[in-house]
This record gives sequence, C-alpha cells and structure tokens, in this order.
Amino acid sequence: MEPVTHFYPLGAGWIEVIAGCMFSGKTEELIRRLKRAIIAKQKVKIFKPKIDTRYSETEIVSHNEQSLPSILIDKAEDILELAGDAQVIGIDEAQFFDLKLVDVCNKLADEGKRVIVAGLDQDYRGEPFEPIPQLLATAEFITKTLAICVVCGNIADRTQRKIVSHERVLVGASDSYEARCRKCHYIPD
Ligand SMILES: Nc1ncnc2c1ncn2[C@@H]1O[C@H](COP(=O)(O)OP(=O)(O)O)[C@@H](O)[C@H]1O
Ligand SMILES: Cc1cn([C@H]2C[C@H](O)[C@@H](COP(=O)(O)O)O2)c(=O)[nH]c1=O
Ligand SMILES: [Zn+2]
Repeated sequence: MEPVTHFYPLGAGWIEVIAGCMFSGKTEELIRRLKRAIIAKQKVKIFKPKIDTRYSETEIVSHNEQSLPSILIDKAEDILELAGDAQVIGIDEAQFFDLKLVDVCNKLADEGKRVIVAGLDQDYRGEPFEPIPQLLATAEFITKTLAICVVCGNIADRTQRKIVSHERVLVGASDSYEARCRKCHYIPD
C-alpha cells in the first residue's frame, strides 16, 4: 500500500523504504509508486547502482518485466549532483550502496524531495544487509514485501542462494536465487 502522504505539508520531504527478500515485489512496488508520481506530473528521477546490469543498463526492471528508465551511478553521492529539481527520487537495488546512502537520502528529504528506496533487507545468510536497516530506522514510511516460498508455498521473507559462493555481493536472478520461508531457508556451508 502506498503511504498516506497527503497529511504532509506541501514542499515537505520524506523517505519511503520498500524492503524484503528477492522476488517479493520491491521493484514492482517502486515502479507503481513512481508511475503514479509521473501521472501526477511530478518531476521524477530514478537511480540504480552500476553493478546491477542484470536485465538492463538504462532501466529498473522487475522480475515480471515491468520497467522505467533510470540513471546508472557509481556511488550514492552521485545522486546529490544529478537530482537537480526532481521532486521525487526513486532508488532501486539500494543494498549495493554503502552507508553514505543514508545521509544522501536524508539530505534529499531535507530539501523537500520524496525519496523512495527499494532494497534487500537480508542477505543470503539472513543477515541484515546494510544500508537497508539504517534506512529503515530513518524513514518516515516502511513497506515490507513478502514473496512465496518455492518449497512449501508459505510466505517467504528470505532469499536462498542456490550456487556456491561466499561473497556477500553476487548479482543474479532465478538462476542463482529463490525465495524461501524461515522454515525452508538454510545458511549454506
Ligand atoms: N517465489 C516468488 N514469489 C513471488 N513472486 C515471484 C516469485 N518468483 C517470481 N516472482 C515474480 O516476481 C515478481 C516480483 O518481481 P520484483 O518486483 O522484481 O521483485 P523484487 O524486486 O522484490 O526482487 C512477482 O510479481 C512475480 O511475478
Ligand atoms: C540475497 C542476495 C542477493 N544479492 C543480489 C542478487 C540480485 O542481483 C540482487 C537482488 O535483486 P532483487 O531486485 O531483490 O531481486 O542482489 C546479493 O548480491 N547478495 C545476496 O546475499
Ligand atoms: Zn517454505
């Protein structure tokens, strides 16, 4: 559900975080909110980290093939230079940025912008995936998205890595990951 933001005075900024496991609909929900802002004729800019060229270099793309144009950036601070007069800032795959993203989002919100951030709250081991926990602590609005466990059909809030790798960051989709519930998820050796 979109946050009830109409109580906010005109020109006030805030942060919305959409967090959850892979395949839970984070990008879908981000796109839905951004499309509504575009319909409202607000100036929208969308960013994602350079590392995420999984489906496209020029768009944010959901697993069910919805997309919106986006700007590929190296580091969180780039958003401050590129935001310009945008009223709404969308950021996808936020788990790939470092903790500076928290300050960046707060600066943008302090300037009166609506900042909508989507990212993984847990890594493949089920550990908090920085900077999402820190963003959740500072955001005005939080949405936790859930997927369906591919093993038992329960609601899923964890991501199972299917291939052997001990790196925290490993870009991939259904080739290397699946959604699982707390009962069916395990920490790989
Ligand atoms: N196990 C699953 N549970 C729910 N949706 C899934 C699952 N596997 C694939 N999907 C698809 O993924 C879509 C969500 O994609 P997306 O918004 O990109 O998720 P996220 O950004 O959270 O990874 C769903 O609408 C559905 O079509
Ligand atoms: C669990 C986990 C995931 N990743 C990577 C895999 C994907 O490239 C993204 C998540 O994409 P989505 O839009 O949420 O489907 O993150 C990772 O690098 N490390 C992990 O532990
Ligand atoms: Zn399960």
